[in-house]
Amino acid sequence: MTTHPADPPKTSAATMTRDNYKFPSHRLLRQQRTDRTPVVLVACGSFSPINNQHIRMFGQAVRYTQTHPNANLEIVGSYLSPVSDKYGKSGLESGSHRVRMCELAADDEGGSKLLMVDPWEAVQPEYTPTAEALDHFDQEINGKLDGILTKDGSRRIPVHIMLLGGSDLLTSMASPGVWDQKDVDHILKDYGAIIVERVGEPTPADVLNDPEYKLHKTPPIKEYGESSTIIRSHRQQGMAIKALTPKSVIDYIETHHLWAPTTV
Ligand SMILES: Nc1ncnc2c1ncn2[C@@H]1O[C@H](COP(=O)(O)OP(=O)(O)OP(=O)(O)O)[C@@H](O)[C@H]1O
Ligand SMILES: NC(=O)c1ccc[n+]([C@@H]2O[C@H](COP(=O)(O)O)[C@@H](O)[C@H]2O)c1
Repeated sequence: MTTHPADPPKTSAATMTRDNYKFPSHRLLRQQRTDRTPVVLVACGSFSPINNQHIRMFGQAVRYTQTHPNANLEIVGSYLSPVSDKYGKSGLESGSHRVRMCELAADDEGGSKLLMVDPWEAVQPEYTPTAEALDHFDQEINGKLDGILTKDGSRRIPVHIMLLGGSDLLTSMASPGVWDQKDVDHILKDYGAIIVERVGEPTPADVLNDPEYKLHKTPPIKEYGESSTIIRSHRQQGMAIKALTPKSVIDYIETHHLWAPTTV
């Protein structure tokens, strides 16, 4: 039976504001395909712009769940959650551009996949710490949508919200002063994370070793020299950005002159 809900969104998430915000759920499975623990993956980040490695993180997480049956996880939905402009990181384009590029990349993946873009963080007037962003997903999926129907259709159960990120995220969690320890505990004990080893960024072994942390670690994605920093730098030098991000995103960047060299 079809486990997806019916209607694709009529408007782009990039046009949403706080006033007309609607949680995107068009690719969220409404019924489990297995008896494993249902999981929604949330990748929080700048995505300025989204690049191929960001998209591959989701594939790596799927492979992890398939090759580690003992983890007992079924991914029933995946989200990109671009951070608010107020995050203030250097090279951060406006939220509406970043959300739209994430959407183009998610659609490029093909409609049958589970990837969506939630503009909620991006439309907030202030920066939202990641723990609160995950609480938002929990409220939308387990509160408002009432979780997911089990495979046999007999009952609804809660979906586990899990953070998806690269190992630099753990390095930053282990660095004093960057994260509130309460938030790290809330994220890693109450939700959990799938962490993709990032080349050159070994997972800190001894700092985040609390046995209550629900951490799943995957091997690194093969490096092809793709990163958001490289895309921005190529643009600023007037170089082509072919193949670093989907073609639809490249076209968008060029049409909107994003990160183009400034002429004085
Ligand atoms: N090559 C990669 N391998 C694993 N994880 C990655 C890779 N590239 C990015 N990520 C992860 O993607 C998420 C979003 O990253 P974000 O856009 O915030 O920063 P970034 O990709 O490092 O970009 P920038 O170059 O702008 O610093 C983070 O969790 C980051 O760890
Ligand atoms: N205290 C926090 O909640 C906290 C701290 C640092 C980064 N983050 C998040 O990590 C993601 C990646 O950030 P960076 O690109 O700065 O590594 C962003 O979504 C950001 O919001 C959260």
